[in-house]
Amino acid sequence: MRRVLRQRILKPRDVAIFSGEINQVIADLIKRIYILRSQAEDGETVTSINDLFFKYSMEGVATILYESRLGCLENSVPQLTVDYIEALGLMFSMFKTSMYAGAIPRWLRPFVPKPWREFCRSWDGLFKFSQIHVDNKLRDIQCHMDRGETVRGGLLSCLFLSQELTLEEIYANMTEMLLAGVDTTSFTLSWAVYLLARHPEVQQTVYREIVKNLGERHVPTAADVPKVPLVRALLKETLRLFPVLPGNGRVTQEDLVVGGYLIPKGTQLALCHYATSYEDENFPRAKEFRPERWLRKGSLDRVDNFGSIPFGFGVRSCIGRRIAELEIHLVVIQLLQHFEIKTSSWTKAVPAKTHGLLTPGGPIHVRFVNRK
Ligand code: HEM
Repeated sequence: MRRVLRQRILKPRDVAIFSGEINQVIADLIKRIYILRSQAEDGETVTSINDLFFKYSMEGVATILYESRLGCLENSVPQLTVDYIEALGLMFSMFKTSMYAGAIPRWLRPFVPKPWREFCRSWDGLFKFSQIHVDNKLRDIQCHMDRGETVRGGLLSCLFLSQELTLEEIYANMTEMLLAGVDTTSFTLSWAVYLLARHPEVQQTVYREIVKNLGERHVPTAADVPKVPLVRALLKETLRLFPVLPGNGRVTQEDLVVGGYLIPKGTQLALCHYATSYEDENFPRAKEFRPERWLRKGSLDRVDNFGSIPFGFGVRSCIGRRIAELEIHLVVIQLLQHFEIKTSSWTKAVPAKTHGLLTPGGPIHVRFVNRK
């Protein structure tokens, strides 16, 4: 799959073509915020932005993957999508138990049935959802081809037309991509908004840059993102403080000497970049939220810092990175154009919690106040 999609999503300019689709999802998100706000006592607070951004991320990534809308941000969410969300919830709530499910020998399963049963139930739900959407889209593509029309499409069309993957492989990869692309993006967006609400001075600086370089109401596309470096810096800083995957691992492919220690070929290495992200040696005043630390001082300046590698690195690094970045950059710009994001009397300090992924440890409530 990586080989087929490499040309399509690994660089920022590859995913730029999805700006229009993502902006449609953002328009629905903003409508949803107005509705949710109007239902609040103070007319401004949206409770649990975690849920709202989950729906945004799911709608956004599905639009790109399946080339179709799921209706996550509608007043009434379609049953198929509700079932998928339930299966996903089950998968994550069972994360620790089900992680061991595969390790339980077959003969032991009747005696300890729950982990394997739940593992299968959640994954069956996830696959079923993917399969229905993939089948719908493929039928659609086939119809176009039968009529002799050229098919130009997104990722699913590309995988299908490449003929390099079997149908089973397409189902499996689409399921994995959707799974990998929802919580990761939604947690990061929730943290970014939480940090902005708690640091109004940072928010004001980012907003001023947006207004100066893009305007108060210009709907941004990927081409606009380089004009607002603070928005990119905000995402990097959010992921430094709250990397969704707090650790990573690799098996060494050859003998290595690191810091005077010999690490033999075949050793399993664990890297906790959550820890290295908080080291003052790597990031001065590391506990502070300072997006400007990521700004380049000149065209030759590089601010890469291997203390924080939230998307991993190398040939197995995150394949959805550019999609996630586009989804987050565009939505942050538009949220700040529409609203000043503030804490409310319900906003509590939210700790991070590890549950397989690093997640917000509680609901995040913020006020979306109209820009004057
Ligand atoms: C803020 C959002 C995201 C973060 C922080 C994130 C982070 C990561 C990390 C750390 C890895 C492991 C990389 C490594 O071992 O070097 C990974 C892998 C992966 N991610 Fe993401 N991810 C995000 C969004 C997405 C999205 C939106 C998608 C899909 C559209 C996606 C799909 C994948 C896939 C398929 C892999 C496995 C790649 C492989 O093994 O070849 N991710 N991600």
